[in-house]
Amino acid sequence: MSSPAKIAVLISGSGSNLQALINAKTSTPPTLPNNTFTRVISDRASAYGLQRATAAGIPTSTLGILPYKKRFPDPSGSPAFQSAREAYDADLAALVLQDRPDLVVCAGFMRILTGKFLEPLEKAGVKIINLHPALHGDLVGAGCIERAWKEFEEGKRTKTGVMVHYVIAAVDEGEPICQREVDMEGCKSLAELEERIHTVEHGLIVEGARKVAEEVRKNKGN
Ligand SMILES: Nc1nc2c(c(=O)[nH]1)N[C@@H](CN(C=O)c1ccc(C(=O)N[C@@H](CCC(=O)O)C(=O)O)cc1)CN2
Ligand SMILES: NCC(=O)N[C@@H]1O[C@H](COP(=O)([O-])[O-])[C@@H](O)[C@H]1O
Repeated sequence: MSSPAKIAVLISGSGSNLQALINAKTSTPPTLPNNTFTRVISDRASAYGLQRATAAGIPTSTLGILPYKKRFPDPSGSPAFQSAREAYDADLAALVLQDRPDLVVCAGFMRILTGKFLEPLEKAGVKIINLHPALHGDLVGAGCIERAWKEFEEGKRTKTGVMVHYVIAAVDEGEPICQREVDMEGCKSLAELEERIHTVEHGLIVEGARKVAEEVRKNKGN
């Protein structure tokens, strides 16, 4: 029996998708078996997801961006801006790697990751996946649910979706692992669309994490 996959989770907010992962591990039967959570890391100390992790006995850390912005004055677009972001990412990579995870799941982590994070993890053989509230090749970046809603109201779309994808430098363009369409027909408010999307997310994040964790365990076993 190969050893469990070790999973680190990055969050920024409520952590309902983190909770879905935790529930999947503890459900009967578990839908995310043979895995351990090494740490939950947030860029925001106020993230309720940190409390969810603590309640589940998972170690937590907070790494805020503010000290980095202070250390590198940040006239927008200056080389210093990239330095603040890159210095942050280098420290985030070290924090993640200290636990030697096999997989990192971005579960509502609201920072664009640079090569200073991606390269050390790739070198260490750590896979990174992300939950994104849009289909591959459709909307990218932050605020996709709101943008899909605006286009629905303008009659420009009747469908959106959710995907779990590999994280690469190009934001939300990494290869999809799994994705599901969300029909917007009949939605009467942004809140109703968010509810539909979150319901799909909570299942899809488990499906995506399970697929990659199984692959990781097979490779560990080899
Ligand atoms: N290099 C990559 N980094 C990240 C990816 C990715 O695919 N490649 N996925 C994101 C998650 N994400 C969408 O799924 C996302 C999150 C945040 C942003 C963004 O513009 N963030 C701003 C800050 C916003 C804020 O502070 O509220 C920023 O970083 O300047 C875009 C996409 C995780 N990272
Ligand atoms: N571009 C990334 C992005 O928009 N992610 C979104 O953040 C939310 C996190 O919710 P949670 O903190 O309750 O899991 C989720 O809706 C997720 O799709």
